[in-house]
Amino acid sequence: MSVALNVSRETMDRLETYAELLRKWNPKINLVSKSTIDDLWSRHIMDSAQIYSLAPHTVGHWADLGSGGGFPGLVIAIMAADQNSPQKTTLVESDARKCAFLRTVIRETEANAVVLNERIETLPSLAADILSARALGSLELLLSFADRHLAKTGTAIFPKGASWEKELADAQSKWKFDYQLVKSETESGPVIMKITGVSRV
Ligand SMILES: C[S@@+](CC[C@H](N)C(=O)[O-])C[C@H]1O[C@@H](n2cnc3c(N)ncnc32)[C@H](O)[C@@H]1O
Repeated sequence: MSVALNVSRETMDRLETYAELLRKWNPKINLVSKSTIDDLWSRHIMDSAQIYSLAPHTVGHWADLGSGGGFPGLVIAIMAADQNSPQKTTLVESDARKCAFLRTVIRETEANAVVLNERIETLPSLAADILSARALGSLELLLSFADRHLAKTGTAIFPKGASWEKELADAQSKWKFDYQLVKSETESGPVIMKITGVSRV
């Protein structure tokens, strides 16, 4: 299954540049698993693009936690430029080699993004309007990050895999939040959770 990517030629070129750099760096620093590299577009780029499509395009500050090779955060920063959005994107990643890769792609694609080579837990609050994180941890853990880094009126967008129902039940015993479930249109996870109003139980 795939989602349509309705962007300008210039944005497609930027995404191609990103994909090329990722293929070049991946054997050295394992940005995505080797088994998914041939499927880069559907497994990673389209998957990230659908996360972008769930947020308003007037966002001031989008923060992506545990960005790794840049999914979804770097695709989101490139897509925001396509919309002429003033959005600033922050990518948080603890691995210095992955940060070097992310900064290289940002330079080559002129994306409006900054990379913080920090741990999410110790970083001062980012007060983000939108917070995303893919393949980073349980919903309970992600809500503790949202509690720290999301602005009061912000929205968290978390794609979740097969165990999402159990994660949701576990998280509800520790956190209060409102959520909306969106069916994923790509292969890598059945649902995307849109979450607001996070506070401790
Ligand atoms: C499984 S990878 C997922 C990467 C990317 N989001 C994706 O979906 O392809 C998780 C990434 O989060 C980073 N990470 C894990 N815990 C972190 C923390 N506490 N602070 C900052 N980065 C962290 C790891 O270094 C790794 O690159």
